[in-house]
Amino acid sequence: MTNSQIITNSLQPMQEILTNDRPRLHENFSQVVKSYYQLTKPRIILLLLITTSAGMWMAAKGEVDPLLLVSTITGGALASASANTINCVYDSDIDYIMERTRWRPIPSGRVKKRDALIFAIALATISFTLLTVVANLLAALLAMSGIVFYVLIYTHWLKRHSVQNIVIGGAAGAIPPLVGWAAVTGDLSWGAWLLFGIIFLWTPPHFWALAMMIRDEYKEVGVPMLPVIEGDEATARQIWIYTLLMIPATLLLVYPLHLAGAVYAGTAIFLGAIFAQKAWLLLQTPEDKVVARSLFKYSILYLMLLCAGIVVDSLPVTHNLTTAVVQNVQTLISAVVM
Ligand code: HEM
Ligand SMILES: CC(C)=CCC/C(C)=C/CC/C(C)=C/COP(=O)(O)OP(=O)(O)O
Repeated sequence: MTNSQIITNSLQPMQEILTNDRPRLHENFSQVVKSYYQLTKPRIILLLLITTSAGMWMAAKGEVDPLLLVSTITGGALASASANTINCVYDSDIDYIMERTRWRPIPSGRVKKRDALIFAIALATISFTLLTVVANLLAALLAMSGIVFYVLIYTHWLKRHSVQNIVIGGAAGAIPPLVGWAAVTGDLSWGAWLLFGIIFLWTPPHFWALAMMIRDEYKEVGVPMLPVIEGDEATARQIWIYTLLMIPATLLLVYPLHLAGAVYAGTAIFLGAIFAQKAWLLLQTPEDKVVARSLFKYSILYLMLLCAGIVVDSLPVTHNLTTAVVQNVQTLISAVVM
């Protein structure tokens, strides 16, 4: 190698730093932001917020203060993000082994556990402050109880030790509509608890359908999910039972609570019938992973659309429209009968 070649080679890293420094810094920063964003499991948060909004709309009978809505959703998102981040810290050992979760920021070495924990504490603190100041203390305490329940009861205590882990632990995921309801009214009534109950009953079919698809991964890391311990047939049976409990529960909002009307009732019956059909198919073919996947995916769409039904039904314009339709039908019937 000539002297000039040696000089050129030794200069190369420096030239790279000089020419690439800015784009690289930018790239690294956006990578870091992306990693912290992934820690929060954002797609799950979106559905949690949809259920929070449904709680708010129903509690406010369709007339929600926009500032309260935005603040509660932000506070709820920060609390859920905190809970999910702590879950990622706690579960990083098994996440490292499972194929589905290996790419997550902690097992893949992109974020240190200590930094993730500081991030989660900051999120929870901001959430509590925001909800206390803009909504009320009850909403803030409920959001914090969601974090504590999900982290201590589900992630720490039940997930690795009980076959009923997600049935009891699922209560954490049912708290967001309570947060929404409390933010609007300052207390919790039957309607709020029924929304809680609907999501509580929805969680086992939602999760066990997924667990049937990835049973072997849970088995590998020793997590006692129902399909691992009792097999596909028993799991499909349990899914069917929870589905049969969930569908009538959704209708209790219409009767006897009278908190929702015809638009919601129609939506709940239509969506529930498809849910039941998919759960029935799984009961007939418990080993079929395509059927399990279809039920898992549909469970997400189901909850989204059911909440949309609650929101649309609670709007004053919907109420006026259905009242007008009912009156017209009554007039028509009496005209025909006379
Ligand atoms: C204990 C209760 C629950 C358990 C154990 C559970 C478990 C899971 C798991 C393991 C996944 C796959 C996630 C992934 O691969 O990253 C998932 C996906 C999902 N879960 Fe749940 N879940 C629960 C409750 C809920 C609740 C209450 C909601 C919202 C109301 C929810 C919404 C979602 C959504 C939207 C997805 C799809 C995420 C995506 O597309 O990546 N889950 N759930
Ligand atoms: C009000 C409030 C803040 C409530 C918290 C609600 C909350 C964060 C629910 C999350 C439910 C969920 C995605 C569980 C999966 O955990 P997993 O550990 O079984 O999933 P994984 O195997 O994908 O890590």
